[in-house]
Amino acid sequence: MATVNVYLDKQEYGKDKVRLLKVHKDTNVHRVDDLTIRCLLSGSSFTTSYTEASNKAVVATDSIKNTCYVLAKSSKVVDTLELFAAELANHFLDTYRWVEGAHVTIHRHRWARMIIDGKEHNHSFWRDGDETRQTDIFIKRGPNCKGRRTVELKSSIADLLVLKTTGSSFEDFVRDEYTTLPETKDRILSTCVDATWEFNVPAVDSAKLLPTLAQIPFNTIYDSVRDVTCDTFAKDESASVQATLYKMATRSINNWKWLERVSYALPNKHFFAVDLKYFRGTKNLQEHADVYQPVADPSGLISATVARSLTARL
Ligand SMILES: O=c1[nH]c(=O)c2[nH]c(=O)[nH]c2[nH]1
Repeated sequence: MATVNVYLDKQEYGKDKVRLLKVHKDTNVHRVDDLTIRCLLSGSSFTTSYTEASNKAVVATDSIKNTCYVLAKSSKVVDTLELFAAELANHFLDTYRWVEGAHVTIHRHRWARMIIDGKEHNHSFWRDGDETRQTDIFIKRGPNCKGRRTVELKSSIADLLVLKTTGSSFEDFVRDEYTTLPETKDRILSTCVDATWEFNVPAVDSAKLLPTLAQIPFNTIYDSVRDVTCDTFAKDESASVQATLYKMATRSINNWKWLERVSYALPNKHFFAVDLKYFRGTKNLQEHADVYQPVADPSGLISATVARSLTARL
């Protein structure tokens, strides 16, 4: 049989699911950052590790894991996910001159402070839900100027589960021989929010990268996107998930000049009013509904990205 010609099209490698808890003990009111980190390295020097079984250029994934802990110890910015991710990624580019790209993803898991005897406790926490904050940074060495860095940076909220009991309708959609869904002026709206916002970061020299990023108020932007998401969800007289999504994304782009694009993926988690007419003619549909069946699957899925248009660029 003739041998087919192939080439190594893409590659990146590193450590995934590095678990790390940083406790900030600068005062006796401790703070915690509970992180799961992925660090992936890429570059043409790694080609031979795949094609010729040569490990000469390979930084062991075990060393990559260790680097996460060493930098977490010295870093002053672990509590700003984006800056810690940038510090890690830039470290690999600065340390190993043959690394061309460093891709770091960090998830932060929730720990809310316990309220004990009516007061926030100094060092005890509880897990108040599945929601995570995430960031994803890909830093590349400039092609002609090796000290130059280009940055793709985005941050996210994942798994923020929300529900409202009124203020949502769905009418005037296509009706044909496949349609059974009645129009409704008042329904339950529930979704598990995945929101992602992409930053506009200029290419800079390696030494200027962290100071440049430090000018962006990442934590405030995160709080703001989360607030806008919840505020819009609660207050919008929603005509559809699509229309509410668009309002959420547009508000955040308007609020923050650093944001280039805002995306949402919103499952429409259905709650159907149970038809109780079989039980002594009990009315529970449309305006009478107050007993619902949550439906785990299937759900709708509405996703869209809203981008800053070039004419509106600052
Ligand atoms: O907000 C909605 N958008 C849809 O596209 C859709 N389709 C559907 O069955 N219910 C809904 N709800």
